Amino acid sequence: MGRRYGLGGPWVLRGVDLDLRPGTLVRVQGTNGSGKSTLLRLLAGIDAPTEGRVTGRPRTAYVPERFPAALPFSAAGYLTHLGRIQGLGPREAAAGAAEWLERFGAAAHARTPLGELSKGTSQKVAVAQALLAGPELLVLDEAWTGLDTAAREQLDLAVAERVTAGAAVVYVDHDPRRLAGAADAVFSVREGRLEERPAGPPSRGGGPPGRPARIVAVGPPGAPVPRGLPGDPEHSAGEDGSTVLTVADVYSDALLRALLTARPPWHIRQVAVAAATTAARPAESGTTT
Ligand SMILES: Nc1ncnc2c1ncn2[C@@H]1O[C@H](COP(=O)(O)OP(=O)(O)OP(=O)(O)O)[C@@H](O)[C@H]1O
Repeated sequence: MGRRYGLGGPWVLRGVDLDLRPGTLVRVQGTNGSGKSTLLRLLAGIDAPTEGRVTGRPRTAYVPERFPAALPFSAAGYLTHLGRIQGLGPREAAAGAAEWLERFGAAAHARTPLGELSKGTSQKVAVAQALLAGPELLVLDEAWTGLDTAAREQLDLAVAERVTAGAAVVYVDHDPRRLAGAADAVFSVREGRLEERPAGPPSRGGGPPGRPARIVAVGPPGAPVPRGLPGDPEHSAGEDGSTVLTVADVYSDALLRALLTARPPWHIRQVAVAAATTAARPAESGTTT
């Protein structure tokens, strides 16, 4: 497919052929103005290609780069409304709205009108609306921007949960470390074309190694730590039957994903990145809330 804006305008994308498979995490990268957002809008179905077509109709959710906050709703009211539009029942939609606001640390703003939310809280609402109905295709355009550390970690976790549940997740982020090592495929948009890059942990380029990540997880009763985990984490017994896993940060996303997708799955109790320790709500594998 291809896309250009206006009659006779330059092609922003041309000859793009991308197959998004269920249960995969796909990163899209490229320089400023290369066409990343254009591609994501086409995938999300909110823009149409100028030539070619997008096939398949998964239930899709999209977090745009800029969230239109000037709507006459409270945060919870807006999310409940969107949940209803996405096919949830009234109670399910209201419960989902409350749960995602809680997960992103925005429960205190449930009744705040959208127009009065801070930028960071608006972004939490933007992300929550996309996760609410358990989409089969989740498209995230710089969705982490503006979130605080705890909310960013929640979004990492939510992405892992969606992929585990069989969704395709496509994301763009300016930070090359975002979900590094967890992506199944990486594509660069360059001169209108899409080029596949090798996925996997990014090269550290001889720079300082990242601080280790510490993940507190609870396995099924009596289950040993699964073998062959990404990054070969060190592990020790934690409190209340938990296991504390320590791994180089480039592997933390892949490790989270491996734990969530283990059979039977492990539950993540806490993720600590660098020096900051943030409590994460226990996450269940395959949760589609
Ligand atoms: N609605 C539009 N009308 C006209 N031109 C557009 C429109 N949207 C994007 N473009 C142009 O298409 C090109 C690609 O833009 P796009 O926003 O997709 O790039 P990007 O890689 O996401 O950029 P950034 O990293 O700066 O967000 C740019 O030249 C941009 O000016």
